[in-house]
Amino acid sequence: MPDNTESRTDGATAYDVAVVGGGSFGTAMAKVLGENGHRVHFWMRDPAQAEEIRSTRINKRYMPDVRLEGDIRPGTDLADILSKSDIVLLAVPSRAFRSIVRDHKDDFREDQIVVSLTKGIEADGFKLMSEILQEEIPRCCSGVLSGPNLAAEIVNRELTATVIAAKDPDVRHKVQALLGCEYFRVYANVDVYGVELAGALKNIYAIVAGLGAALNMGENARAMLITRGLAEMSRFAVSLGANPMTFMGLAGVGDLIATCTSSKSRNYRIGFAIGKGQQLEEAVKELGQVAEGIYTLKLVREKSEAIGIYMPLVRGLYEILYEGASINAVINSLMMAVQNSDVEFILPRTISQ
Ligand SMILES: NC(=O)C1=CN([C@@H]2O[C@H](COP(=O)(O)OP(=O)(O)OC[C@H]3O[C@@H](n4cnc5c(N)ncnc54)[C@H](OP(=O)(O)O)[C@@H]3O)[C@@H](O)[C@H]2O)C=CC1
Ligand SMILES: O=C(CO)COP(=O)(O)O
Repeated sequence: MPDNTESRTDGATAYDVAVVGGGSFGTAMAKVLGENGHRVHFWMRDPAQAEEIRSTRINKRYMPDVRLEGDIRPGTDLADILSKSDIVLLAVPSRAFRSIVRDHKDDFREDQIVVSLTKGIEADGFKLMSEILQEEIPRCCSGVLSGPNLAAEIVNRELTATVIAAKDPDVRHKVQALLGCEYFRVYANVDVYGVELAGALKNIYAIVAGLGAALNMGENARAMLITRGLAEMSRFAVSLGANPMTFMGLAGVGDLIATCTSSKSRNYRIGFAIGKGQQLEEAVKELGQVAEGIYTLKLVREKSEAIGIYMPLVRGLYEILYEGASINAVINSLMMAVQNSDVEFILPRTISQ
């Protein structure tokens, strides 16, 4: 990475950082970086939005109550932004991820650090964002950032922790130094696949939790759902090569708790709306932001059936969202299923589905 960095007044290094994606999470990360003294090249596709942020310091559509402090430079010329940046954070929905990277693959610099913040899966081939980066820009050093990171809290400087997962220790250390501050802690992991898959999978269970909340289910039910969700997502991820211990960390159980207990999660809100009788399409339209779980659900259901992994919550939610099954019928069938092992890494499940 060429060294065109400077020192901040506190002696730490100030980097040129690209934040790609002008939605909720891109804004939250741009704010942290700006407050940390970095030069932030904030890319969005809408010139009117970029101009508005430049003149008001506010991203009115996604974070209307939040003022962006520091050296934050909104723009729409991605090639120019990438050419100036030491580190690139990609915060766009999974459905747009590959096309953005591919369209600019020649603009990424040799040895640039490129980190995905996206919590989704590509439909074609069940690819994670780190795999897309590997395919499209293998010359860059990649990583993924995931964890209990509700954007609405980070922008208010509420205490938060996240995980940088990368094979390369230099990527882990640089991202820790880049983002870490008095309200944002960055832990490290090397299980890139596990951290990334955990971030995508938990969105499914956040929808289920929102649905349960809409039905006024109690705390016992919520704890059952979160814990069985964890069992189910780790069973699936481990069968694909993730480390089960990753699910004990912030990117696993941490993110699952945050999104399954908070109406600040868009996935939870979609579940809540469905539980109150709204149609999926209507709920998505009203939300006006991305809820990755509704797409991830389809892919995980298909994949789990193809590889024979038992995922009753995924199956049940799919039936409700996409096959018109009644919520009560699905809950009843889940409750009447075979009573099985609690922690299957200790006591293997009885194979009876
Ligand atoms: N919000 C959060 O709390 C967190 C989100 N994430 C993850 O970050 C990713 C982004 O989410 P988030 O910022 O919240 O989403 P939002 O819905 O808030 O914003 C989406 C952003 O992506 C842009 N976008 C959508 N499609 C395209 C496209 N085809 N080309 C270019 N830009 C596009 C939108 O632009 P436009 O406005 O012009 O449509 C908007 O700037 C998701 O995978 C999410 O799971 C991860 C952790 C926390
Ligand atoms: O991933 C998130 C928090 O960690 C954000 O969740 P939602 O996309 O459901 O808002």
